[in-house]
Amino acid sequence: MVITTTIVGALALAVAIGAFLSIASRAKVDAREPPAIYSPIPFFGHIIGMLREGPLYIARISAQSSAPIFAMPMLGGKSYVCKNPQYAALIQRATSTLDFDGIVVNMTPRMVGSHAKTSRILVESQELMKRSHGIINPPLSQQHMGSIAAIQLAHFGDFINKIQNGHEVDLFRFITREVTAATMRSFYGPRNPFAVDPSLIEAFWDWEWEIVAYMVGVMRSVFARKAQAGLERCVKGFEKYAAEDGYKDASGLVQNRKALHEDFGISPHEHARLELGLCFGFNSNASITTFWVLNNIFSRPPLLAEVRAEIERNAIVSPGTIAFTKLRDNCPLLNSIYKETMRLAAPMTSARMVHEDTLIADTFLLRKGAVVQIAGGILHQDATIWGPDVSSFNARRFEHNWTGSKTDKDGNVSNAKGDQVHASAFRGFGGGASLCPGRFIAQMEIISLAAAVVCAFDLEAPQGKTTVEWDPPRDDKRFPFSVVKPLRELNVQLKRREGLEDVHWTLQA
Ligand code: HEM
Repeated sequence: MVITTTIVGALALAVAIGAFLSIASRAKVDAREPPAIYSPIPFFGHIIGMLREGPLYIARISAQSSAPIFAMPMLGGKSYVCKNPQYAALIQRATSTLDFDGIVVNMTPRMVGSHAKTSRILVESQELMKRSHGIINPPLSQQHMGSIAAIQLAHFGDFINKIQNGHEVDLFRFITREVTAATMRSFYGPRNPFAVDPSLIEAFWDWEWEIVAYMVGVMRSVFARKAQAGLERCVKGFEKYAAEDGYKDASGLVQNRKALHEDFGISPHEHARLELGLCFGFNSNASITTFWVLNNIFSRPPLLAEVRAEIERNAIVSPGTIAFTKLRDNCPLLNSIYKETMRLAAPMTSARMVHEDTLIADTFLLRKGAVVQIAGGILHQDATIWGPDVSSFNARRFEHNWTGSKTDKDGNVSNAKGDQVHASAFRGFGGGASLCPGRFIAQMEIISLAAAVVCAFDLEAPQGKTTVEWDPPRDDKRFPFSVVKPLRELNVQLKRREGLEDVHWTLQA
């Protein structure tokens, strides 16, 4: 039951599930409600804006209000948008009346095409969701992720060692597919469906690519044809996996979740569908982020040299062996690049259903029935939070503080306490009840794979080209259900570094 909601993803979906949002209050506006930004076109104006401009629309109209929370009336109801970290923290804390699980159980069935009966079980059983968190979250924690990390890192080591010198690839496809294969191996074991039939990795990404169109659910065979075909192939793969007892070798998390679904009467076929929801959370965001981290490092040769020196100094524990814990604890520049990459590529939005009228900071009244969203796309681009270079990549922005530092007018980052950015401004992993439980695993896989590529290879222009075309344009206008994707291929030649051609690389957990 994994979902990375985004402001526009959630709202676009509202078009199709009108009832879900149109239950929102038709009551009179209370003076304490956040100020509304109206579209000149009633009911559908904001929806049309979002369909045309994607998340950029909300960022653009948000400039019309200086309030920390504003309302967007639409479809006869309204959605509140929070663009201030202090208020975001308060919204996150109001868990008794602002509900995240309700969003998850409404959207997950749409993601994976569940039967109505399954949707009902998910929506009606709060106990299932509670137990589900208890099954999923603990094994992903820093203390307990050791066995997953060991398998994942061994997979990455084999991957790095098998790459032929001079191999030419589209870096996006190459990295995302490897992270998917490694993650599936770690959680679902050696007989996981994507290992038994590797073409399912492409099927998974076909689904992932068109997931919002699939969720909207209107004429899927036309508007989400590839997604539908990809999803159905993966579901069959999971059914076969279950029939052949593949679960025997799966992680405890995966086995316990299957048992939980059985307890609640979810059929094997429907469970196979729900597996895809989990795979989405496990695979998509981390793999796309790894791609952008590599792009951001290799496109800046001086930075590449610095990162290499940092890893060689602090994380190579014996020839060819890179230790993840040393990368995590002793390589502040690499970690800063990872967070800064997420600030730019993962402007996630956390959504909550308002179950009861809720007064935030004794100031803003959120009305029952509405949706409130903490807008990562606005918060990550606010110069008053991050500094004047907010729209550029600054490799050192997170070097002193894990929550980030506000830069000065020249883009410098200091370790002064006063420059520390509010913890709720960084939305890459959501926050509060929807804080991503996989963030420790994400850090492990992203910085480790990136470090191995950085240490082992130079990324050069493919044959017949003189330069690598770094920084592909981003798919900013699409509803970003996951980390933003590049709009074109990034073709490179992987050349083993001079003098290190014969090194056997090991990634240690
Ligand atoms: C850079 C990588 C990642 C990013 C940007 C990311 C982002 C997020 C966000 C924003 C949420 C909250 C969803 C919401 O508010 O709607 C979330 C939830 C979740 N993530 Fe991640 N995630 C990443 C990696 C991972 C990994 C590697 C795993 C597991 C191995 C994972 C597992 C989950 C799960 C299980 C949830 C659902 C939590 C729930 O339903 O309560 N994530 N993630």
